[in-house]
Amino acid sequence: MSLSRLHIESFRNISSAQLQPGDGLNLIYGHNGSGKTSILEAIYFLGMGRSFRSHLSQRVIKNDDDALTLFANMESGDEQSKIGLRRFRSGDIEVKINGDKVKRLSTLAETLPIQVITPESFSLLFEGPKSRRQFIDWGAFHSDPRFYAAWVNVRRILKQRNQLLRDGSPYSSIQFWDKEFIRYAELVTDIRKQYVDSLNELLKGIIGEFLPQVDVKVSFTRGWDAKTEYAQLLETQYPRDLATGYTVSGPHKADLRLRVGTLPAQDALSRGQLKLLVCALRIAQGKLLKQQIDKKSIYLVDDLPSELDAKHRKLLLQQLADTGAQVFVTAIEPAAIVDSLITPPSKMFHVEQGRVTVIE
Ligand SMILES: Nc1ncnc2c1ncn2[C@@H]1O[C@H](COP(=O)(O)OP(=O)(O)OP(=O)(O)O)[C@@H](O)[C@H]1O
Repeated sequence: MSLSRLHIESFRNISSAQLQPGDGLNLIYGHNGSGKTSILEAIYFLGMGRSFRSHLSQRVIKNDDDALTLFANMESGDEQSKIGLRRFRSGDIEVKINGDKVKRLSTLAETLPIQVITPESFSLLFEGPKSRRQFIDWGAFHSDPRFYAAWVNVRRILKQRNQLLRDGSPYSSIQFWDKEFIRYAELVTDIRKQYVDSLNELLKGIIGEFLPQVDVKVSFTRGWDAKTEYAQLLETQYPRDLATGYTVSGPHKADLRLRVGTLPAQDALSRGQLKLLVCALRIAQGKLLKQQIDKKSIYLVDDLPSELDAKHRKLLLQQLADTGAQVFVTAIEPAAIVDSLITPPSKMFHVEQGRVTVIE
């Protein structure tokens, strides 16, 4: 999937911008605060229906405007499609794909798979397991059509189960929900595990390029002791669940463990190495998607040069080029990217006070 035309209106400091991106690497450069990240954020918003910078979507609507509008023409092989999104300050959102209204925002993600790498992407390694679960689930969602419904059901039943625990319900009434819960929990877990196994195959090669001296191990933890059947665990754990008022173990506690030797990766690696590790995870994910369902992701890399020396900038740009995907990178100085490329960027855009101009 690649964007052949992008229209952005009333998004952050951008009143209106039209871009015709190239198929390969698109370099977006400009001074601090010019609007570079906002362009990446707009593409992400189009693919996810939300921002990667703010939980409050109304914050991205340009000051005093009522709504933001995003529109793109997309190409995948010989297929062409159109995607349009309008988000109102009131909270309403309208999405159209090829002129048809779309109700579920997950349809956007299916249509436009996006990988984003920002200077804050470290949080994947530092924060709690939620962001790492989201990382696994992004891949599981795209790679197995059964995943989304199973995951929605796990969340739905878990909510009901926790309410029953808070109400002090006896195990017999909780057990009523557990049969269904266990079935979906095991399916979600199997898909996640299979996904991480496949990802690991690709990851080894990329990490080997980025961090040849470092022995990084990536493994999946399911959220409960792997030696115990989940049904049995729920039963034996009932008194504890009742005391805490929620289900202590389960797929909602799954995690991706990243270790260097005996240490967690975040304690063993430098900031630049951590950035490369996150990039390796994202690149592997995009490559796996291509292998599994023949879909190319779009890569958004904000402030690519930060934390990286010239050698690693070159390696990262080479790995991104190897994906064959459309890539958008931002930098303050274009030379920081251009000097690390073997071939010139497909397109270059200069941004100044929210205005975007293509550099011919
Ligand atoms: N809702 C909004 N309406 C208008 N302007 C906004 C809004 N939200 C943010 N801005 C402004 O948009 C500008 C562009 O921000 P952006 O983060 O895209 O810049 P950038 O070019 O990526 O900068 P840097 O290189 O410093 O990361 C900022 O000056 C910010 O103050």
